[in-house]
Amino acid sequence: MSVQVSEDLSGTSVSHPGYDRTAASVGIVHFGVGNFHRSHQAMYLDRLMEAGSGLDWGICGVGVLPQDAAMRDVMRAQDGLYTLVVRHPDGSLEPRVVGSVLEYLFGPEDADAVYARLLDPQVRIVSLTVTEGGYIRNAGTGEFDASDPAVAHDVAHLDAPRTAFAFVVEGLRRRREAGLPPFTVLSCDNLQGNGDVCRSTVVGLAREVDADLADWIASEVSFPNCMVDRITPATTDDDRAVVADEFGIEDRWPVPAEPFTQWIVEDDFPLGRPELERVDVQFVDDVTPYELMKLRLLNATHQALAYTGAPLGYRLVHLAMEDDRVRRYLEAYMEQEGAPTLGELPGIDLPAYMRTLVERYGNPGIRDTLVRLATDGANRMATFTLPAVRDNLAAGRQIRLGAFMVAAWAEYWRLVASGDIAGDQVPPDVHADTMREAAAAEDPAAFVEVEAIFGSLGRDETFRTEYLGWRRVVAERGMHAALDAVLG
Ligand SMILES: NC(=O)c1ccc[n+]([C@@H]2O[C@H](COP(=O)([O-])OP(=O)(O)OC[C@H]3O[C@@H](n4cnc5c(N)ncnc54)[C@H](O)[C@@H]3O)[C@@H](O)[C@H]2O)c1
Ligand SMILES: O=P(O)(O)OC[C@@H](O)[C@@H](O)[C@H](O)[C@H](O)CO
Repeated sequence: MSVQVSEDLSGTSVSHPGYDRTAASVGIVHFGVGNFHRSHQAMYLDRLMEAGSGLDWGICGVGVLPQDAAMRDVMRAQDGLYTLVVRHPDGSLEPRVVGSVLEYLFGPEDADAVYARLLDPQVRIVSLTVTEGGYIRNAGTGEFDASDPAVAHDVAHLDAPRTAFAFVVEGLRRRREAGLPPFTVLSCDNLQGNGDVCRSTVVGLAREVDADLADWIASEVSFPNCMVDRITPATTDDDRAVVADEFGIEDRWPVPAEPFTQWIVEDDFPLGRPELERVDVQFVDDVTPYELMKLRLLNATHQALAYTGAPLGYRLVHLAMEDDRVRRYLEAYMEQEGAPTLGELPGIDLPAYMRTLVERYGNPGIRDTLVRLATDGANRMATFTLPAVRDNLAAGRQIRLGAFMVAAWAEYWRLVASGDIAGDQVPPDVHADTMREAAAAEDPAAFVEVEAIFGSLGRDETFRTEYLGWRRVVAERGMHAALDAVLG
């Protein structure tokens, strides 16, 4: 027998909210309720509520993309409830029905309701997970891109915008007009200095609306940086079936995740914040070194996994990790080119951190896919890998392994262009047409000459020589032999 995730779960074996959800109220508006938000921030709030605190920090989720209609339907049908299934390396599963998402609003159909929430004095934090590519930036320079068509649209239609940032700008404007203090804006995306990037996008967009508003936001609104970490794959039909068959729960959109979870946040919340330190969130003055460590080791090697693994025919992360050459390449990249770009890391045992990453990727229960890691890869390479190559070049250090990663990425897109990587193995990428064309060009240099991604790096002679050399080795000898060669 199975029950809907929104029904009385007291007769089931599944852990579920023991707190009174009807007594909880919204304190956070979150843009981009995807799997990661549901395995991470919402999970921490749920834990806190279970621990007897934070009932006034419930979440109102907001979707702004047309495709978020799917999440709207599920969240409404399930009263915001969903099952988080932690998948352990030994194959055991740990389910928990999460109760911290109290409401879900869909921007494209009800912008007024979103603004009403943003004007609610009890809303003290607005958080976001809208992906690295969602920040309206030029990937090459990292600057706010006022020429993006979404900007012109939203400036002209603030009453019905398409981007989360226009909601934030206009929400702040309305609060200021109403004499209310501004909420704190908390980016939880994988970006170096995610709070700073978020501030630059919000202020940049506000400047297109009203310079005085932009100045007010720049001086009055807090944008803490944070480091977020939990590998959270996309949901499959198998996940739905497991939740129904093994736990008796009918859930249209459960979330799988690894056991590991980490959140380090700069403690700058003028209107207060939930007591998340009670549930192992770390609050620090400056998150930069920890964030850089995670992006340049974890996220960069996730890119490496996708581009070395897929050409070898792997689809799942843990299976690619069983390939000795792939694993050794990841380890070499972290030790020789990722770690040297990091500053002081008080309290961190870096070799142990890197070993843990290898163990986490090897978890056979998680079934993370290479295609998820390669999704939107142009924005990810520009965020996780290319900045480390630039730093290493500037410091006169080796760039062999980073240049190899770019060559593997080009090979990956060449295989997409030739149809050898096809169907559901082709990742969505806003730059897909450009990358496909550049990778298939007769001149291999065309790939690194995509200005919007590589900027001046594509013109650097040292980088070009390394990249072109590895591209030739991959083309002539194949990925396995190329990995042998780069590993020396
Ligand atoms: N999945 C992970 O392992 C993981 C771990 C750490 C951080 N993150 C961060 O979370 C982000 C989302 O990952 P996910 O796993 O939840 O993906 P997902 O595909 O499950 O959800 C993505 C969410 O972002 C929204 N979104 C995407 N582009 C947007 C845009 N331009 N404007 C507004 N909303 C937009 C989608 O509508 C959806 O709600 C990542 O890009 C990353 O920055 C993910
Ligand atoms: O989700 P992205 O775009 O930041 O990058 C893909 C993965 O590297 C990422 O999702 C990791 O799984 C995550 O950052 C682990 O915490």
